[in-house]
Amino acid sequence: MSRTIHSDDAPLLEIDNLHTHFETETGTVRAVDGISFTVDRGETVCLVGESGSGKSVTSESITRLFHSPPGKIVEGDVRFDGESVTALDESELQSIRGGRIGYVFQNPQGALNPVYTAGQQIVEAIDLHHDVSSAEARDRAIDLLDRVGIPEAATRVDDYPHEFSGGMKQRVVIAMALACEPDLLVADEPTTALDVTIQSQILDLLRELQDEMEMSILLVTHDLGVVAEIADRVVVMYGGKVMERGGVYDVFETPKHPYTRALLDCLPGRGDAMEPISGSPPDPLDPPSGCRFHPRCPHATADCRQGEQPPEVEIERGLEASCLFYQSGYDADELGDWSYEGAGGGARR
Ligand SMILES: Nc1ncnc2c1ncn2[C@@H]1O[C@H](COP(=O)(O)OP(=O)(O)OP(=O)(O)O)[C@@H](O)[C@H]1O
Ligand code: NI
Repeated sequence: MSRTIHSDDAPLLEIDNLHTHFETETGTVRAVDGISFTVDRGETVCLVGESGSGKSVTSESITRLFHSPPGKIVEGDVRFDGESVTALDESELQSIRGGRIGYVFQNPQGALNPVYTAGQQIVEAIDLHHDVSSAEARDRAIDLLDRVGIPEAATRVDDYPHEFSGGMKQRVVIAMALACEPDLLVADEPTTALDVTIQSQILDLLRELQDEMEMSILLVTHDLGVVAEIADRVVVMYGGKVMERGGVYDVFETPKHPYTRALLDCLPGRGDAMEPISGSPPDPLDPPSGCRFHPRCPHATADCRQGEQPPEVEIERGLEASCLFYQSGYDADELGDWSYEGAGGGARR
């Protein structure tokens, strides 16, 4: 199978100052409001943050999966393999979707057509992008079902979606997404609807297939346990902005932003809170000035309430945070000691 590999080391995916807004009757929803991050080849990046922080809209913005109107990328750029995709038209985007970029969503039901067998749907995904005979496509579909861990794949290939359990259905969806050998797999809460055992089986599976296929993964989740299990790097979102990003070890052991710390304190065995962060996320129609987290931040000062979200500062190599306390003229020591070393973050590497 041919695969274009860029000779340079540019990231596979570059999100650059992306703003995705929705025009609604009540006003402009600033779902994603100026975020930047990259995904390298073969790497797994997790987007985390509470509900409504803009994770799904970010992942949908890559190939503009949202309806437009009301959704629109009003500023910024998305580059895939060195090329801007923000300027592409719908038909060009369609050939990328389910081609070089595969998607898996929370609910496998929505991704499968009840009147076609698993095999027919995988074959269709293969046919869309590869010129193979129908016998070859069917063989490949069986092989994929086998690789995603469906027992007796050669018979199951002819089963309809309703004949699979929830966990098996999600495996079929993953097989469909992998059918085109994507360079990037975008998975939005792929295991949230499944029970814990199936969840970890599917995460293991993604990791194995990633190594095998040299694929990059952008995983959206609000589950920090999942992040610890699978991420190389983490992007922490809040109110349409990036609060912090860095390697999973660094973020879990020495979080820099008060929001990241508050999120981590909700994890069992960390901090004393173990309960949701008090207060509510910002209103995307009318976000607060200054740092978007300031109304809930125990360290917020008058300066944090003013102006714009502070620019991201690189605090350690590859670890950036958008918090005023790290800007020159401020003292990050006032935030206290945040080290979780030895706390058993459970991060993979
Ligand atoms: N089609 C739409 N029209 C209007 N607002 C929208 C639309 N889609 C998303 N939004 C808004 O954009 C914001 C970000 O939503 P998004 O779904 O990206 O959050 P999320 O971080 O994925 O949350 P969750 O963890 O609940 O999935 C929310 O305030 C949401 O209500
Ligand atoms: Ni979401």
